[in-house]
Amino acid sequence: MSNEVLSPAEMGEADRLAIAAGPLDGYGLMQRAGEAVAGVVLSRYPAASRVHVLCGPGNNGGDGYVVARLLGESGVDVTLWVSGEPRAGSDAAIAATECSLERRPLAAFVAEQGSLVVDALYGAGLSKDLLGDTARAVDIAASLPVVAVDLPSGVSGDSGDILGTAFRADITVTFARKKPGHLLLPGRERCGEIVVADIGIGDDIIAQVASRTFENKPAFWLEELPVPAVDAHKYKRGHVGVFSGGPSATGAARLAALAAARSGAGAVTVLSPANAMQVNAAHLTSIMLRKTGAIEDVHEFLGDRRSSSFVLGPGFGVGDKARDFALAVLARKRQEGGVEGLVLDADGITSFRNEASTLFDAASRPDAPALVMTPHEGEFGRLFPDIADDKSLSKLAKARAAAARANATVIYKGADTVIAAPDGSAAINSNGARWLATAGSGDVLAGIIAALLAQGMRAFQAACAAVWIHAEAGRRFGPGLIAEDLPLALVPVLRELVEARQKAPTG
Ligand SMILES: NC(=O)C1=CN([C@@H]2O[C@H](COP(=O)(O)OP(=O)(O)OC[C@H]3O[C@@H](n4cnc5c(N)ncnc54)[C@H](O)[C@@H]3O)[C@@H](O)[C@H]2O)[C@@H](O)CC1
Ligand SMILES: Nc1ncnc2c1ncn2[C@@H]1O[C@H](COP(=O)(O)OP(=O)(O)O)[C@@H](O)[C@H]1O
Ligand SMILES: [K+]
Repeated sequence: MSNEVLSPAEMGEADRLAIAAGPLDGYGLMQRAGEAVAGVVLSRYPAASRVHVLCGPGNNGGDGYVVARLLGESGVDVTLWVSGEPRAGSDAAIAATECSLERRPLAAFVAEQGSLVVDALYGAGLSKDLLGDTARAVDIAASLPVVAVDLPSGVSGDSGDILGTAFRADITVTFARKKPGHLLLPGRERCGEIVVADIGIGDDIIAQVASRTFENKPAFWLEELPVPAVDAHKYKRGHVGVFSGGPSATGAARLAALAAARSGAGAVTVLSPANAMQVNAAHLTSIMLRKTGAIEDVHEFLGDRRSSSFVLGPGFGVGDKARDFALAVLARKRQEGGVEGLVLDADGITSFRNEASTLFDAASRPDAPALVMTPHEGEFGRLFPDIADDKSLSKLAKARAAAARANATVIYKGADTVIAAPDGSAAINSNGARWLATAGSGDVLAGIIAALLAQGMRAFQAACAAVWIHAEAGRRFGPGLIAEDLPLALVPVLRELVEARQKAPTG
């Protein structure tokens, strides 16, 4: 699999392992990195009148010296601007020696329209804010095309945060695998197109590093995507129960229910308080409806209908009732009651803000149904206030810490949704679209997750698949999207995935 994401520290480890395994040494890797960047510059900007290469003091700068030399040898008019000296004896120092171009101080950097900037100031080793000459260079480069080496200088490879200021690249050429900073916001916005270049660090080396972070792509979960068997019947395809709010807040549950049905659940039941039965009944056709006003109704439904997963939260209201219902579902055994999982969203999450440990304990029972929580930033802060406030943690690290504490799969939503499992695995989603920022879009996501859980997908894989499918549907639909459109917009995405799944050799 090539969708592993490596932290800068893991990339450093891959570097060391690759050098130890040979045949390339550190300078050999740097040479390959520089060749990759020079190749991108030559193929993408054949008409650039001049290329300004900005080199920092570390290995990122070392890559820059290789780029400058290779472009110069190809007949490109190159100007080299330097900030800091490479450490004596380092690979970067060798690269600097081999580059015979005149060096100018970055403090004097000027660039004319029609030229291109190669940013090789800082990459994985960025350790403090960009200031002074470097910050000034960012301003000058703002009106020119920029190719960044590894990362746009100023973007943290770990978190995607911007340290002081950062270059805005048109193309970022990184090496071996993406880093979290390429996928998490705001870094992702600064990278432009990302080219991942092979510099000779093989898949075997990456496997040894054993990163637990992935870019969320279908290859990661396609094998588990449910396709009904020839002899399927509706209950074999899983039964999803969606708890509805009161009479003036029923739409969210119906959106989740419809999405669950479109996502392959064989049967879906909206579980409604008595006073909302009429309004729910008026809007439901293939989806079933059952009066579920009190906890006894929940127990009765759990006992006789064998629902395989539940959604609780959308439009439900905050309070005791949400907690009691959620805990009743989590108290079932996964095997005997057949409850695979609970998707806790929106009000369901907020309801546990002062009793988080009760929820986490219930989810930690060995045979409890899987708990999948889908907080946006506000909801995340209510359930995990200390983690949310910890400025030293990236969004990735926050989602991971929350999942471990809650013993749940946590989908930390947003434009850069992170999905984290209690075992430390995490995926960063990258196919989202701004059109998804519309009321009710999260309710649809909850329904998709529940459907995949009900069909037997494991929780982390179901969560990753649902996030990708939801984002893809929104991206393809584009402008004008409202949440009501999303369930139907899932259909072409699901069709392609099912076809790919059936073609896959492992499927
Ligand atoms: N790890 C690998 O496998 C490979 C890494 N390569 C390159 O090596 C880079 C990492 O090299 P380094 O670890 O030397 O790190 P960098 O070159 O990113 O920066 C390290 C140096 O910059 C200084 N520095 C950091 N932030 C600063 C700031 N804001 N202002 C002023 N000085 C600052 C540090 O004190 C240190 O001297 C990667 O980004 C990549 O470009 C490539 O050569 C290919 C192979
Ligand atoms: N700018 C954006 N880009 C990509 N996805 C987004 C963006 N804004 C929101 N989303 C996605 O849309 C959904 C919104 O969910 P949520 O915040 O719960 O809204 P609601 O409660 O109205 O349904 C989430 O899946 C989120 O990741
Ligand atoms: K850089």
